[in-house]
Amino acid sequence: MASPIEMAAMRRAIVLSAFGLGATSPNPPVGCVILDASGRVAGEGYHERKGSAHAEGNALAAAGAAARGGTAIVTLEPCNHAGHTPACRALLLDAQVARVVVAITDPTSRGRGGVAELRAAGLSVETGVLAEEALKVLGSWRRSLLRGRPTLTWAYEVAGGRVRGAVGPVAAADELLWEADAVVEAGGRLWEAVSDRHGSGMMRVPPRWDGGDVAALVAALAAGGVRQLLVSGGADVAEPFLREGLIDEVVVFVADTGRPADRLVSELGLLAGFRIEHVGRSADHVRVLARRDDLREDVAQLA
Ligand SMILES: Nc1nc(O)c(N)c(N[C@@H]2O[C@H](COP(=O)(O)O)[C@@H](O)[C@H]2O)n1
Repeated sequence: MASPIEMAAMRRAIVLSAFGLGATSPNPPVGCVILDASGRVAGEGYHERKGSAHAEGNALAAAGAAARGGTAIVTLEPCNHAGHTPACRALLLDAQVARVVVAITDPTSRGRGGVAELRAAGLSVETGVLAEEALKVLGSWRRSLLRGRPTLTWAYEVAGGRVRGAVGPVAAADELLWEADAVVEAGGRLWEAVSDRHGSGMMRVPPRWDGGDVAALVAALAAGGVRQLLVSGGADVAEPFLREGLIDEVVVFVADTGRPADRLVSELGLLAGFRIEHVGRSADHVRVLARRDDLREDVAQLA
């Protein structure tokens, strides 16, 4: 069982991993903390973007010799393949860590996977540690791989009976760009959410969508590396995606117009089939985050 020190380090790794949100796709945002043999933090790191070092590589480089006999705490199963970077499984063995604590296993791991290899090499390995919390960061990536399509978030503003795209007019909505890979908005304009954030050539996004076959569009975006797509627009933009059951979550910015609450609630009828996960307040808006009812993960499958 993971110790309180290991759990605290896992939470630290989860927070670190979020620095990679909106930048690592098609790769996952992963965080790693190395504890030395006495349980002190010796190094930490996260995956910044595809083509650069994995989280484990960065954390081990920071820890140096202090990793020997220590514990690697990592939000995703160490990889078992040499790709753009050496296999994390090999890096951990070379560094002579004694134990590896993992939040979520990798549904795409190669061969028998990093966890099985590390166990076979004699390391103590524990999985499923704070998996639900790690999923707050890795969820879009994991879901996208399992379903073969990006997670779609529809962001809109409700103001005075009008519904319009939130990216641009609502400053708080622009923050969503930092967790997204690409955006589609009114007129079919498509763009990388934050220009060049994924590195040159990593995000292949067609410049326009003609309003036609949404399934084909979503498949093209998945093939181009998009794991999280922001749909910003009124019902006209979202309607084709809603019709195909492709919208996974909505972020609604309800403008504070001083109008009666019952009017606002009727405008939120667009949320049917979604369940509210979070409601918050900013200076000019109430912000509602809602997810499709069927989007809950089976936690038992994460370990
Ligand atoms: N454990 C782990 N830590 C990271 O920091 C990672 N980025 C991954 N990614 C896994 O490896 C695949 C990407 O490999 P390349 O970087 O393209 O060689 C990715 O699909 C994950 O399975 N894992």
